[in-house]
Amino acid sequence: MDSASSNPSSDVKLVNGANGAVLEDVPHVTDWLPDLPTYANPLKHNPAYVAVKQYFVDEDAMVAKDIVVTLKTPGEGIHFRRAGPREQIYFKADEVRACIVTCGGLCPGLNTVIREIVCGLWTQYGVRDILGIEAGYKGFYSRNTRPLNPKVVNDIHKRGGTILGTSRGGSDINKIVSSIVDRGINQVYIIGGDGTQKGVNAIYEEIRKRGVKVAVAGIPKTIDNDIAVIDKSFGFDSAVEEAQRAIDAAHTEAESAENGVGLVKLMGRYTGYIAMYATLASRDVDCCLIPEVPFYLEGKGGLYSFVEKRLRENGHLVLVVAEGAGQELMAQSFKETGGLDASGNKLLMDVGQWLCSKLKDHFTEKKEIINLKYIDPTYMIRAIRSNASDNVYCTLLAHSAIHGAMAGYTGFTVGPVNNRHAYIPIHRVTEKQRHVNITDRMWARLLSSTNQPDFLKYDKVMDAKRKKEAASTPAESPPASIGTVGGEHTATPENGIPRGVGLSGVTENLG
Ligand SMILES: Nc1ncnc2c1ncn2[C@@H]1O[C@H](COP(=O)(O)OP(=O)(O)OP(=O)(O)O)[C@@H](O)[C@H]1O
Ligand SMILES: O=P(O)(O)OC[C@H]1O[C@](O)(CO)[C@@H](O)[C@@H]1O
Ligand SMILES: [Mg+2]
Repeated sequence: MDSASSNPSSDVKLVNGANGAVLEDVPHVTDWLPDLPTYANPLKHNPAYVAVKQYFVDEDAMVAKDIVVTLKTPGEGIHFRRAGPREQIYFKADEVRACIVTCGGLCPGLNTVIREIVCGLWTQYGVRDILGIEAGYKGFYSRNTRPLNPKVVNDIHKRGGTILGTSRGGSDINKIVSSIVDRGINQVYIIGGDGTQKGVNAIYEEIRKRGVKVAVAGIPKTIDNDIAVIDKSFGFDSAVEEAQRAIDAAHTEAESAENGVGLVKLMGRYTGYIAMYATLASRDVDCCLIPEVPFYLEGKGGLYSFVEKRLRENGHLVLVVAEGAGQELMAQSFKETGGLDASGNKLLMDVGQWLCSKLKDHFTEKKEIINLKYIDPTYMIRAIRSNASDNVYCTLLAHSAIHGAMAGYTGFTVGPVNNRHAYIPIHRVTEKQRHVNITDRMWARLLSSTNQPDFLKYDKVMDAKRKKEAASTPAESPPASIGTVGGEHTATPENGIPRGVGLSGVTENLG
């Protein structure tokens, strides 16, 4: 690294290295407390780690954000600080009072992350004062803390959910930081999704403003896999595996009935990752509907004609729908939208139930019989315990987080970037949600495996439908949410995703 510069407009810490490499660094407690003493990392004498070659991470080791390069531009671009233990640390074991909190929805692996933070702090750094904050952010100021030690957390990784409880809403940053300071907590481990990570940033900023020595680490969690930059969120694999059971059941039911239709609704508020991966893994799915690809029912290329064709050809079919799909279409039918949850997330209308009744009505009108079985395993896929690979992943996340906090890094989120764990500036994971990129190879693989319609004529079809409706009803301005005139997007659709986001959204790392 030859020069350091900070970007005052965005507070992003940028360090310029050789060959156009840029380190996008995370904050450190010495940014506002420059004279803090350092200590030798006790791992140096830990019998389990002493034999590990190059166990300590070099101070200037970085992880490239993009690893596909050209001969002309190797090494250029954004990098993040590599996660892992540092030779020098900024906390002595007996000085640390750590706390752990889980926020947002459930996800397989939450208990594993809690367990491994506790056991990692205890066995690797000798920390003995670890507190659990109950019921999410609001627990900082509405509940007593719970002491945690390896005995208490010993077998919690075998259970779904979170032993600490979780919640949405109630993140009063001033009250949270006052509670942290009043309780003498100096390491805060926060596990949660995009909303939670925004809270991590706000807590870090308030702590910095108050000038206290507290490290705040975010561990990204979401069943939807919608967190940008990181390769994949923990629990996602477990959820996809569980979803297979629902798809298998839908397939068995559909196959065994005359004109059998199995419909499975899976989680995915703004993104269809679970639906896409479950479909690709299963190979029994005929059509997968996701929020990134608005679909339509009637006419050529629509869902009805596809279902009719598949029933004619195969006698049965399986549909998978992500819960955030079709929200715009439903809003047009119902002329209303859902409300908001306590965190301000949009409450979705039930696309599964709606599709069921639409399909039944359509075939009744055609005087044809279908045998439709609807399976909604929504909460079942996220309430399970994590599988083996997620357990290992959760352990690495927890360890990366504690190494970072012990080394004095703060206001960061941790996660694998191109298969190497890194300390990622929080704005990177909160400014953009990750979406299925529908011009990427993965979606093409799905289309080629299901041979489903691509629904690319959505705008044209909906425009024609609106014109037809307008001609048959007295003049009335269309609802703002509909949002397209002559193919141009004029407002945000009801699913909250700018239409076509999959075309230019966060790109896949998945080849
Ligand atoms: N901008 C923000 N600033 C501070 N806190 C926030 C912000 N957005 C959300 N939060 C808080 O973060 C917590 C979790 O948020 P949310 O319910 O959106 O879940 P999440 O972390 O996004 O996880 P998931 O969506 O995967 O369930 C809530 O307590 C919420 O109040
Ligand atoms: O019903 P809850 O717990 O608020 O959460 C539902 C939402 O949470 C998620 O599982 C994300 O955590 C979404 O897939 C889903 O829409
Ligand atoms: Mg969220």
